[in-house]
Amino acid sequence: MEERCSKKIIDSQSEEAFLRCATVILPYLNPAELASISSTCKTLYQISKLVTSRRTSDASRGIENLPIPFLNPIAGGKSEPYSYFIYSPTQTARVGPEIRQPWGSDGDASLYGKEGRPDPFLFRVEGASGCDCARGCGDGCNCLTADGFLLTRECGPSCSCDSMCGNRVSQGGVMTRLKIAKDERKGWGLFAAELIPSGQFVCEYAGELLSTKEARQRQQTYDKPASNGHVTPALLVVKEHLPSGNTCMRINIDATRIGNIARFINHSCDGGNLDTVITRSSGALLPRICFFASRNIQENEELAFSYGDVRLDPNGQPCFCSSSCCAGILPSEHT
Ligand SMILES: C[S@@+](CC[C@H](N)C(=O)[O-])C[C@H]1O[C@@H](n2cnc3c(N)ncnc32)[C@H](O)[C@@H]1O
Repeated sequence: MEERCSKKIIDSQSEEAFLRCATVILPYLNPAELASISSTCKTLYQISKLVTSRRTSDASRGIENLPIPFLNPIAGGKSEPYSYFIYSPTQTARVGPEIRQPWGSDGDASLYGKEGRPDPFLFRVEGASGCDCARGCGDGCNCLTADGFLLTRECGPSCSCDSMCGNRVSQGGVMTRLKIAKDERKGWGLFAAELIPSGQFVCEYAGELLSTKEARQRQQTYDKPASNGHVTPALLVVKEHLPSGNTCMRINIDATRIGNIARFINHSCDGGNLDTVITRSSGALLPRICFFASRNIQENEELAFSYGDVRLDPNGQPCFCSSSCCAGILPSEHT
């Protein structure tokens, strides 16, 4: 009798340990792995269901200030309930294919530990000068007046002001309610979940910062549907031009595998409702690409910007932006 009781205690202890391990490990799995493991037993099925429901409720896995849910109205939600990717709220260096990030666990929000959000600046210019405003940055702040482009200049790592400074609007992450919803023809898209007033910062375009050579190589892979394993590419190339028309700066950000919610913004031939702003900060080596509302955006309106004007491939992907000036084909500039 005594022997049987102690066996029961060991069984319940090992069951508890199994549950604890499964709860920690399952959030590291991709959807295919999760589906496969969930079919092995009832307990793992229940845990996978919980992981899926947490993933669906917040694409940003607690990293942004507000949850950004997925909504899939297609066929009663029978297709995938969320889109899988690694979340980075800021620009990041190239990452290896083996990178894993938990998503759908109880502790999603503590991903970045006590340090909070990662630094928005990947590379700094040592010894650069910034502002030394003692009481909040206002009209006299050097960062505002340095080149006259108010929207494109922010305080940065070489300034003495802190993250609460009013001239760092794009550095604190998403501050407005957004949601991601699926369209049968365009795939996932980013939508306003509340009114966004004209001029308001919406989000940065975050992802892997690539050299032009790497960007070209990846673009070639993405252009071959058979080899890209059904990934939806999200490689953004922004070129800055001199008044002469020559390109003076080019920035390549690939949010296909790792990025933030900006990777869900679809193209519109009429320019959409977002301004793409090259944002420089004092002491930061590289600019960041940020989106601001170009007009008042109503609740439930889809957010969109123009991917470019060049359509080199007449057999390129069809465009379904439904604007009156739609060219019928998505921009396909050779990067
Ligand atoms: C940066 S992703 C945007 C998010 C994407 N819809 C998804 O499901 O992840 C770019 C891809 O979205 C689709 N897309 C974007 N704008 C579109 C449009 N106006 N019409 C059709 N497809 C579009 C294309 O497949 C394009 O390669």
